[in-house]
Amino acid sequence: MKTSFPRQDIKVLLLEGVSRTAVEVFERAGYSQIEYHAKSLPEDELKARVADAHIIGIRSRTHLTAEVLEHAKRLIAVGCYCIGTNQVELTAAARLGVPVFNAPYSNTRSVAELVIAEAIMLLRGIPQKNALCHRGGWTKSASGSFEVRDKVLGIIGYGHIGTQVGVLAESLGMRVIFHDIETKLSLGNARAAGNLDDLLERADVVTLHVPETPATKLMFGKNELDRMRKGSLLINASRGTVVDIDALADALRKEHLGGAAIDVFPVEPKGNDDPFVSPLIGMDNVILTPHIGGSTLEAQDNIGIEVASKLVRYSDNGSTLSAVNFPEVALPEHPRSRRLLHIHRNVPGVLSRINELFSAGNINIDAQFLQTNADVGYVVIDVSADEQQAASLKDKLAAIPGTLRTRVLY
Ligand SMILES: NC(=O)C1=CN([C@@H]2O[C@H](COP(=O)(O)OP(=O)(O)OC[C@H]3O[C@@H](n4cnc5c(N)ncnc54)[C@H](O)[C@@H]3O)[C@@H](O)[C@H]2O)C=CC1
Ligand SMILES: O=C(O)C(=O)COP(=O)(O)O
Repeated sequence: MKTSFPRQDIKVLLLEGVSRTAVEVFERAGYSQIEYHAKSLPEDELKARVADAHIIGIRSRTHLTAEVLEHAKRLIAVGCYCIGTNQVELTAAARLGVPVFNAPYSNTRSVAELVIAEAIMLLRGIPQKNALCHRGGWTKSASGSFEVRDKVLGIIGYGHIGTQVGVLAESLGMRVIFHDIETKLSLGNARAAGNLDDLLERADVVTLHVPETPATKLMFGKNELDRMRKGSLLINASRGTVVDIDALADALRKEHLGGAAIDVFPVEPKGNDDPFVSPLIGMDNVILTPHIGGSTLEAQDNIGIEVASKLVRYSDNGSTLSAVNFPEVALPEHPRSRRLLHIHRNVPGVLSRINELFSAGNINIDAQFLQTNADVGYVVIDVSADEQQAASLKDKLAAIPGTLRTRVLY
C-alpha cells in the first residue's frame, strides 16, 4: 500500500544493539533509512540523534526522559525491545502523541530459566566452589550443599516471569509461595503468602520479579533482608532500583544471607566497554551477571521481530494494539479510503469538532475508530476523499484546539 509519507523518508534510529531481525522487518516493509548503534548513547549525543528520527528503538539502558523526547520533534513512535518500559517517560510521550510499544513476553522464559539455574547453583554453593577451584583450591564436601527439591521458593511479583519461574520450580519439586499486590491466580500448587513478611520468613530462596515503579523503588532494604531466614538466598533479575544494594552487601558480609544472584544494578555500564562497579564485587557467594536475564538469541530475535512489526504496523496502518501508554486501536485495512489520524488531548468536545469538519466539507466517513485514555484521545478516520481533500482536511484537523498530532496515512 502506498503511504502518503514515503517509507524511505522515515528515519528509524535503533540503539543498544537490538537484534538484526528488527532491521530485517523494517527493510522488508520498505524502510531504508535505518541508523543502527550497538550501544546506548550519552545524553547529549542522544538528543542530537533523536532530532530527526521518526521511530526510535531502545532496550533497557536508554532513558527517554521528557527532556530527550522534546528534542525528537518528528517522532512518531518508540519501541522498547524488552519488557520493562520504566526507562521511558510514558506520560510525556503520550502527551506528545507518541505511542510506546514493547515485547511483553518474548524474554519471559529466558529470565525464568536463568533464575531456576541460579537457585540450583546457589543452593549447591557452586559460586564459592567454582571461585575456589579457579584459585587452585579444592573443597569436596556436602556441607552447605542442598537439593532444590522440597525447598521453598518465594516469588515476589507473580506476573508473567514470576509465574513461569513458579511452574519451572514446581517441576523440580520446589514448594512455591508468592506475594503480589494484585490478587493472582495460582498456577500448579503455588500458594499466595499471607503477606511479604510471611513470604520472607518461610522462603529458602527469594526471587524478585516486580517492575520498576515508585512503589518498588528500594522496596527490598535492610528490613526485608533482616526478615529473610538465616542462610537463605536472594535472586534479583527485575530492576536494580528495587534492592538496596548496600544493605544487601551488608547482609552478605554478616553471613545473614547465604548468597545471592544479581543481574540488575542501580547503576549499570552504558555498554560493554565501560567498567562495572558494585559493592558486591569480590564476594564469592554472589553470582553477578551483566543484565542478561533476557539476553538469549531466541528471545532477542523474537523481540526484534515483535517490536519492529508493531512499529511498522503503527506507522503503516495506525494500529496501536498493545501500546503501553496510548489508547489501543486495532485497525482493519481500508485500501479504497484515505486514512487520517488525529491524536489529541483528552478534553471534551474534540470529537464533535472533528465530525463538524467532515460534515461541513460534505466528506463521507467510511469508518471511524476512537479510543481514549486519561491523557490522550486517538481518532482514526477513513474517508472517501482525494489526495488534495485529505491534505486540506489534515490542516483543518491540526487547527482543532487540543490537537497533538495529525497524519494522513494513505
Ligand atoms: N533481567 C532482565 O533481563 C529482565 C528483567 N525484566 C524485569 O522484570 C520485570 C517483571 O516482568 P514481568 O513478569 O513480565 O512483568 P509483569 O507485569 O507481568 O509482572 C509484574 C508483577 O509484579 C507485581 N507487582 C507490582 N508492584 C508490586 C509490588 N510493589 N509488590 C509486589 N508485587 C508487585 C504486579 O502486580 C505483577 O503481577 C519487568 O518489569 C522488568 O523490569 C524483564 C525482562 C528481562
Ligand atoms: O526486558 C527487560 O525489561 C530487560 O530488562 C531486558 O533488557 P535488555 O533488553 O537486555 O536491556
